[in-house]
Amino acid sequence: MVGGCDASILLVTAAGAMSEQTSQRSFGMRNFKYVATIKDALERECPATVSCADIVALSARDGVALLGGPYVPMKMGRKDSRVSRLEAVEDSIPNHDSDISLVLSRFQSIGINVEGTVALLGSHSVGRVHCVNLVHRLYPAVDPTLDPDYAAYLKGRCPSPEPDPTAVAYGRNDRETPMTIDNMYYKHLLQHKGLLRVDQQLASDPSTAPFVAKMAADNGYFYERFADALLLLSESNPLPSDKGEVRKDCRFVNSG
Ligand code: HEM
Ligand SMILES: [Ca+2]
Repeated sequence: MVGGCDASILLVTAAGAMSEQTSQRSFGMRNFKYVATIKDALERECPATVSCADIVALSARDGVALLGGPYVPMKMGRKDSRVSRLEAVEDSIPNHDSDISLVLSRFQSIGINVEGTVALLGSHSVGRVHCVNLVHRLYPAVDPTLDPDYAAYLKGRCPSPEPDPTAVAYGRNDRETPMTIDNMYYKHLLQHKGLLRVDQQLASDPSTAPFVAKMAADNGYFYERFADALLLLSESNPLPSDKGEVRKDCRFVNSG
């Protein structure tokens, strides 16, 4: 989403340039180590050919399929960026408590419409949220749009209003089907069990609520819209060859 599908998120801070990874909005991103495993295997087999951006896109494709979601055929041939900038994250990526209008306009700017944006957020049907991104909905008072029983569960997971950011305290995005990409997310939104403020607003905003209702009622329809939008995201603003490269190590730009 930052700049395009160019693996800028994989670069680490180098030569004093703070990378996207250091943004508060990147908090909780994990398992970058698997990218290195994949890249090492590719470099052994077929050196300097498959970009880190393609690894990210194809990992998303296969991750979604392994989690029971649709198989989204994706093109290859993306190039990797030569920069990663902390400041660019806040210009492109909404925060967990952003207004839905901001979320929609950010996705609109990369060609993803309201329906597609509602579908993409269905990926919050898997994975976890760390307490630092949650506690403002629980303390000092519970957000009135949150189901009280669900709030009690979340307070059990996140008992402190000021969680230690280095401790791995988190709640599951979806307690019922945590390892399946499915329309449970939308059913939960209708029950006021949306985890983040951005999630819950989808069910109340008049421009998104009808899509939430349709996706909650029809998993096949959700998969179709999700597949279309993920494909658009994967093809967002690819770098022309003279602006990008195929990194040898996904954490660093090539030298020379
Ligand atoms: C409005 C835009 C979005 C916002 C504000 C947002 C925010 C967040 C936040 C705050 C977390 C929790 C991070 C943590 O505490 O560890 C999260 C997790 C997650 N998000 Fe999003 N997200 C957005 C859109 C998306 C999209 C478009 C996708 C994929 C297509 C996505 C996929 C995920 C996944 C899979 C997780 C779980 C990660 C894990 O288990 O480590 N999100 N998101
Ligand atoms: Ca699920």
